[in-house]
This record gives sequence, structure tokens and C-alpha cells, in this order.
Amino acid sequence: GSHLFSEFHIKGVSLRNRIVVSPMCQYAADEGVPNDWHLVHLGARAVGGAALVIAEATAVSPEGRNTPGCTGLWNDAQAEAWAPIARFVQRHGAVPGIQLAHAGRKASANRPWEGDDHIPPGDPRAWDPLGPSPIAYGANLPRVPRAMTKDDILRTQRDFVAAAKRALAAGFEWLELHFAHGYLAQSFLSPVANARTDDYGGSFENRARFLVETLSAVRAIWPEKYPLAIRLGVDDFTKASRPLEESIELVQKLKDHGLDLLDVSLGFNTPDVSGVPWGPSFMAPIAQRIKNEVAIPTAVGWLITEPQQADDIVVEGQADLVMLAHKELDDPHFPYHAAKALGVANPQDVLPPRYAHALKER
Ligand SMILES: CC(=O)[C@H]1CCCN(Cc2ccccc2)C1
Repeated sequence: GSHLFSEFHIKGVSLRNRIVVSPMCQYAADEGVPNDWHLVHLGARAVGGAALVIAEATAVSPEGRNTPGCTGLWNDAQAEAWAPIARFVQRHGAVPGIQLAHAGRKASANRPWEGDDHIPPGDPRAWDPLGPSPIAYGANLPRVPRAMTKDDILRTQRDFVAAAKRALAAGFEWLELHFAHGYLAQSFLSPVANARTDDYGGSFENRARFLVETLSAVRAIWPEKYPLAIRLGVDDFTKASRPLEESIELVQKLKDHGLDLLDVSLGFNTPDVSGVPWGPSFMAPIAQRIKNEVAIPTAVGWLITEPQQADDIVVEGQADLVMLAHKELDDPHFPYHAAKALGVANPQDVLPPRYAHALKER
């Protein structure tokens, strides 16, 4: 059966194994333009043997960035700067992917090591966060967002479509829309963040509308041969959160609108994370439930650090792909080390020939 080092075929794309470099913000861009940092950061992990390397949450508009250092695909100069990065990843055997994002009411913040908090409104680096309603996230991100008008919603959906077209032009072959972590799309779905009284708020259908419309609009222009995924916060693990059942209903609806794979994550719509059942692979059982009930391929991350852990998730059918973030920062050659740990024959062949030859066990 499937295991960590079995291939995975989805739409017109083949992954050499089940190890994915999860999108990780680098906060290293100027005006959203990626640079040598992003080339080396992402390139090294393609060389290290991952099957899919997904570039960080990349904003579809300037105000959609988390911080001033985040990347973008809101203009052609950014798309041109992404092209050599996508090409290098592809040339070294990994599928180049990118996550398109809008941070919503969490936008206009400092980098994590520089405060991880909203930049004060008077600061020239700050901008006005947008959201479904004038309801602040709270804690380190207390600014009250401007409630989006219907025009703001339509513009933002067009921004997602335009950014997806630029991602295609830049050479990306895998697209993930960021519908998780309390950012814009997730906040439309959440009753604690969305108090709208128009057709984007209230009922489940209305709260899901922004997500369904945006996915459908991107699907219409994203080639059928390339996978279109979303990262969705399927639970907040709080009393006020929507139950997992509602999220499963949403995934079914999104599948009907062309979703190819679900990357399972958390909602993070409130600072209260006391109910989150943290632990190794803690989201894997939830991914399995969605995979089975919706019959859709899934990817899952969160606290996956050991080869056996990653292999178990695939062998047990909990998810098709394993998303590694911090572990890939700790060890860009994790796929090679995991191949050795799991007893894969010729583990060095996970790496490019020029490395493999040198590392072949004498
Ligand atoms: C853009 C994104 O999803 C990143 C931003 C940096 C922190 N990442 C991980 C994280 C998610 C939710 C709460 C705390 C930490 C998520």
C-alpha cells in the first residue's frame, strides 16, 4: 500500500514521495518581491528531496499581507521574480507550489521576532486591515478591521484570480488558497468574526459564500492539469467555533466546485487556543475523517517531526500528503534522513545525482 516514499498522482502532476514543504512565511520580501533568500530557502528543500515545495502565503493585494515583509503576486514584477524560483524547484524534481493569501483583519503586523503584533495605526508602515465585520481578532492583533463592502469583496475575489494567473505564468504547478488561520476567507466562515447581515453573513450558506465563490473563480482559470487545493481551518476547538461537521459540509461543497485536495488545519479565529488538543500528529485523525467522508485527497501537518510518524499517517490512510514546516527548517534533508531511518533502499537517491554519488554508502 501507500507509504511515505510512494508516488502520488493527482490531476496531471506526479509527486515522487508524500513529503511536502508546508508554506512558511519568510518575511524577507521588499514590496512583495521575492529574492535570493526565497530561491535558496525553497531551492534547498527541493534539493533535499521533498516532493512538493509550497511557497509561503503570498498576498493577492498589498493590504492582504500579514507583514510588510510578506511576498505578493499582485503585480507582474513579483511574478517575474518568482519564475526562477519555481523553475529551480521544478528542475530538481519537486513540484513548485504557492499559497495565495489575504490576511484580512490579521494584516498589517510586525514580524514574529519583531513583536508579532499589529503595527500601530500612526506608523507609516501600517495599513488598514479589512474584514467581514468591524470585529477585532484581539490579543496581539487588536485593530478593528474596516468592514468590507460588496465592492471590496468583488475586488478581492478578482485579486485572487489575477494572482492565480500570475502564479501560472511564473511556472507554479500547484496552487493552495489560504482559507485557514483566522485570515480573510476563514473569518468570513466564522460566526465570531462575521456578523454581516447581507448574503455573506448569517447562515452557513452565506458564511461559506466568499470561500465557494473565490474557489470557483480561481478554478475557472487554473488549468485542469494542475491541482487546486485549499488550506482550511476545519475547527477552532472552542465552544463558539463551528463544529467539524459544518466544515465537512463545506469541503463537500468545495469539492463539487472543483477542489482537488484539502490541506487540513486550524481556524484560529480567536486567541483562545486552550481547547486545541496539541500533540504529535494531532490533526491526522481529523484529516482521516474528512478524507473518508468527503472522498477527497488530504494533506495534514502540525507537530509531525519523525520519519515513523510521517510514514504512519500515510500507511494508515489518514492523509495522502504530510506537510512539514518547522521540521524542514530544522532539516532540509529530512527526506534523505527519513529514507535512511525507514530502511528505503539507496536512500541517497532521494537527493540529486551529484550529492547521491558522493553519499552512496561505500
Ligand atoms: C500565514 C500563516 O498561515 C502563518 C503565519 C505565521 C504563523 N504560522 C503558524 C501559526 C498559525 C496559527 C497560529 C499560530 C501560528 C501561520
